[in-house]
Amino acid sequence: MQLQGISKRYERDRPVLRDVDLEVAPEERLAIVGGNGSGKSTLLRIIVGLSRPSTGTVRSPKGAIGYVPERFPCHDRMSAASYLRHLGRIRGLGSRAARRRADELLERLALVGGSGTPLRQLSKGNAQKVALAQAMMVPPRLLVLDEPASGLAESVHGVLADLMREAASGGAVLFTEHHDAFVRKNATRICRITNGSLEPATSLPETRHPRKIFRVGVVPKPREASHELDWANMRGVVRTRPSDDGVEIHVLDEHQEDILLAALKNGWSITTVTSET
Ligand SMILES: Nc1ncnc2c1ncn2[C@@H]1O[C@H](COP(=O)(O)OP(=O)(O)OP(=O)(O)O)[C@@H](O)[C@H]1O
Repeated sequence: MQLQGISKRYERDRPVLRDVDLEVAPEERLAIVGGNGSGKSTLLRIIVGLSRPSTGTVRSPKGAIGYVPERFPCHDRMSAASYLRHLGRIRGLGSRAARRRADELLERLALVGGSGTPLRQLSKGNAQKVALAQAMMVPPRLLVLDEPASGLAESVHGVLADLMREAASGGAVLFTEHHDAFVRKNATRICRITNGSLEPATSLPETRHPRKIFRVGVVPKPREASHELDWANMRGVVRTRPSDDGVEIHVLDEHQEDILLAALKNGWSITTVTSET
């Protein structure tokens, strides 16, 4: 897929895109990032042919283009499964192959309510799953996804990532996403739109993951506890508090095991281990 000199201006507004050149190579998973209203969806719509650029040319790959829009219009009474089967037939699958593929995709994506649910009754996340499934009914040469992770529960992000990898193994994937961690994990290249221009992005701001802390309760075994331990100064210990007959130790996840081992080696019993975060 190749873009050359793409600009887009809506009516008399200032241009949303200015002179954008882009080439997406086979097997790439390219993320387009940028602030709200920076022109990401506009660029994607131009690539899939839903919007006409004001200037410039688009060279699309031969073969199917799968497109997952930011909002999937889902007003039909038809069930998710019938819709996908129908679409599979339109895209050239036989009826048995279309049924098999639709069932497989809906099962992997865990459509809540089942594949017989009418499209118009689907929640935003479930509609997003059907949108993904329709784009993957036949292997796309180019899969274009507009914020695919944003409406989906985190538990489905792994399936989404698998589908993107599958599409990239026989074509290329281009996606936008505000979810930085998802981009970092799933993009092989990142470009950013700033003031209408598309530039390579060398990095995304690191998201700070809150560190997981565990509370470990320990009590000395009568006659066995060899000596008092200086729990507060052990690695990873955030704080300690005396408990009824022992100590409650707040420790970072990665040092939890050291604390448990120290307790067991020195004749202390572990009474509780609970997650604090
Ligand atoms: N059909 C349209 N007619 C007029 N202006 C439009 C149209 N579609 C988009 N725009 C404008 O173009 C600009 C870019 O919109 P676009 O949806 O491409 O941004 P985006 O980067 O995808 O934003 P977001 O991250 O918020 O989804 C915005 O100022 C938007 O208001």
